Amino acid sequence: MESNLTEAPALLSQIQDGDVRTKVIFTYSRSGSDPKLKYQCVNGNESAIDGKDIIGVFPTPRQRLTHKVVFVVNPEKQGDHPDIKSITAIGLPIDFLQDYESTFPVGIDSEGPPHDIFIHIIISTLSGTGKAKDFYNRAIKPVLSYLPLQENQYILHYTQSEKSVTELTAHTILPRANEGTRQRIIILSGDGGIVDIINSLLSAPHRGKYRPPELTILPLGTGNALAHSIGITNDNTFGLASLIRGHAKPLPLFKASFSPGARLLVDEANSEEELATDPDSGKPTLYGAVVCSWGMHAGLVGDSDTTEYRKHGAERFRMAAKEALFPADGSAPHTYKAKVSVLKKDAASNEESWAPIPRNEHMYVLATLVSNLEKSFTISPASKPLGGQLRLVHFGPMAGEEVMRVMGLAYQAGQHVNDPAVGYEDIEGLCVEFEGREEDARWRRICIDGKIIRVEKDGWVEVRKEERPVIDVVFLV
Ligand SMILES: Nc1ncnc2c1ncn2[C@@H]1O[C@H](COP(=O)(O)OP(=O)(O)OP(=O)(O)O)[C@@H](O)[C@H]1O
Repeated sequence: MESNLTEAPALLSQIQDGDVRTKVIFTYSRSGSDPKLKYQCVNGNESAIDGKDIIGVFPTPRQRLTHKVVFVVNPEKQGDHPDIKSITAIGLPIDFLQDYESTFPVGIDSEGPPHDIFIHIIISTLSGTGKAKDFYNRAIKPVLSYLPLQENQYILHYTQSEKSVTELTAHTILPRANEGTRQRIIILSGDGGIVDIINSLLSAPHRGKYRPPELTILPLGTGNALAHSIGITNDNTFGLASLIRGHAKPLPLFKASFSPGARLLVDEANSEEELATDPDSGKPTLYGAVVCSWGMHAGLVGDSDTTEYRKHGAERFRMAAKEALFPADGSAPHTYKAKVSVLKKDAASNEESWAPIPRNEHMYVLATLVSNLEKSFTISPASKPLGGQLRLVHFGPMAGEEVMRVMGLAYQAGQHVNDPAVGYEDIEGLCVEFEGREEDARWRRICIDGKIIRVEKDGWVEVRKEERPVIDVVFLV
């Protein structure tokens, strides 16, 4: 349906692009997958702005019916950040305003105070290939300038160590959340920065007034699994549309409990650290929002977490996979040995029970809450954004070529789950018990959202969904 509903008479509708003002007639169609704002000049010339390029529409203070439309130009030519432009428009269609107007939580009058909200911007300087700081200066700062938000109304944090995000969250964000204060965190990082925030928010008990902070993700990491899975990268705005127009919804989490000797590997696996202990169970615990894996996936994430590999961006995962699947000595890939059990819920009775996977040797065991581990790597095609269902993808030992074929199908919209060699099921929990079956610690590595935990010879990991509300994530509904 086409509409040119404006509060202003159509003849008063105008576009101002730079110094040039033109009378136009706007039309906007919501239907179809490709909405566009079209505007036609009196001489009949028509232009359009593609919905996928629009970052947001901002009211202009004290000028009735006047808005700034901020959008990305030349999306096909983008490098590390978008080329951003704005035009001033008078008399935009109401449907268009409803779809694209900023929802960013600050006052709409530049002279008024912002809503009672703390805004933190976290720039994770070493995430991905180290582009977060540049992205902030070239993309985020210019876009925030369209909001009635002074620079002193948000706090900018640059990470200085791998502990920066955890410490900021524990010392500043968690105490305010416990006081019931509304907070918005804008993080420029990959999944690692997010998992640090989540674990830090769960590092101390929550008070009754606890208010989950709202998290906006700008995907500046390598895999960016969560951002891709909730649709933040579905348009041409690099996540800026979600920043300006997103809504906050609870982020589903899982809890991984470990045997007492489990250790977090840090500093390219040259050092190890104890995990936080869950106050109720006394067990070492790590929370995640993306993935818990053991076997090939955990191995390649762990092997490729070095400065040298990181220079290659997401390609590092494929490089490490090739080395694992085709060892230099010509041997077959490792077959992973442990008892793997899944927790299932009976649909009729709602009762839960554990059942072992009938296989002693494994290649790939991966439980996930999300659909994509990279933009085009769809590990769990049935997973919906923030759907909350934990799903298991698993298969047994195979030749390197066969693993490449199956994993290649994941790049074709997740078709691997239809392959007879692959198990794919809804689960409530996962348990991996080593029972002394793996001598070499290398094969006892578990991956939680990119972090690597090494479990002892007779150790184990158990994953269950975490039901407490901890953090909301901002995305385009
Ligand atoms: N200034 C810094 N000094 C040391 N470590 C840092 C610094 N800034 C960030 N880090 C660490 O770098 C890591 C970056 O992880 P992050 O997940 O954000 O990016 P990634 O691993 O490239 O992406 P993904 O997890 O999405 O694949 C985190 O462990 C973080 O603590």
